[in-house]
Amino acid sequence: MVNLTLYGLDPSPPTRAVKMTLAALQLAYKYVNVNVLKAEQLSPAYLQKNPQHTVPMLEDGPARFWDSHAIMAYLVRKYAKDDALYPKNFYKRALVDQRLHFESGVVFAHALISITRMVLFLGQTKVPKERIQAIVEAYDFVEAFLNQEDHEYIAGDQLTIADFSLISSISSMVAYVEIDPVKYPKLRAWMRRMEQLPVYAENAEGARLFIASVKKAKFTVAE
Ligand SMILES: N[C@@H](CCC(=O)N[C@@H](CS)C(=O)NCC(=O)O)C(=O)O
Repeated sequence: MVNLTLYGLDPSPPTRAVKMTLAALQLAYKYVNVNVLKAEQLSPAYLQKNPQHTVPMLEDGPARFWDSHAIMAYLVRKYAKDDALYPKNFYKRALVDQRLHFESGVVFAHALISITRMVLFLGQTKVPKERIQAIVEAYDFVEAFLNQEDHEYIAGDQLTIADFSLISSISSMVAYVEIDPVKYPKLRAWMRRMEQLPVYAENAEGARLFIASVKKAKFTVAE
């Protein structure tokens, strides 16, 4: 019997990436809200489970681990009927892995969470221009990836967990920098394609909440 518990928060992009994966695999799970904006991830009980105090975190029976990328790959390997979302083919998987590491290190860590920490967590009213440039650079990279071989999805011609990962952060980053359809036609088309998927419902509301919080915060970009 499947016994999954996901710890997360809907505005959190990596939580949404995992929720899209769970929906795609049609897996039932218990959802435990951990409000990182109220520092609930720093409670002794949560720290004991996850000393890195991040969401999302997954429990599968006695197994427990965190990081959205590790969670998505695990869920597909363990529960999917086929390998479509995380291909076994060495080259296809290498492309998916590259995109996942790119999301983790470049898009989320360098661009999205850096500015979000300033704006939402620390309440800073001035944000250095470099933080905006990091977002623009992330958009540039994704446009280039999609353009390289005219792929429909982020790691080739089939939908994978790399799409769930990147759409969760990019649909949140639009809170800071809107996507110019003339400069980023492939990126825009890919986002529209993702929005058409039934599993996108797992991303839509959380992204809306995230964008609303950023819009409410008053900050300016320092030149
Ligand atoms: N690379 C991680 C990032 C996880 C992460 O930083 N999550 C944020 C919320 S979006 C968090 O838990 N922040 C609270 C903290 O670090 O204390 C993943 O993909 O799961």
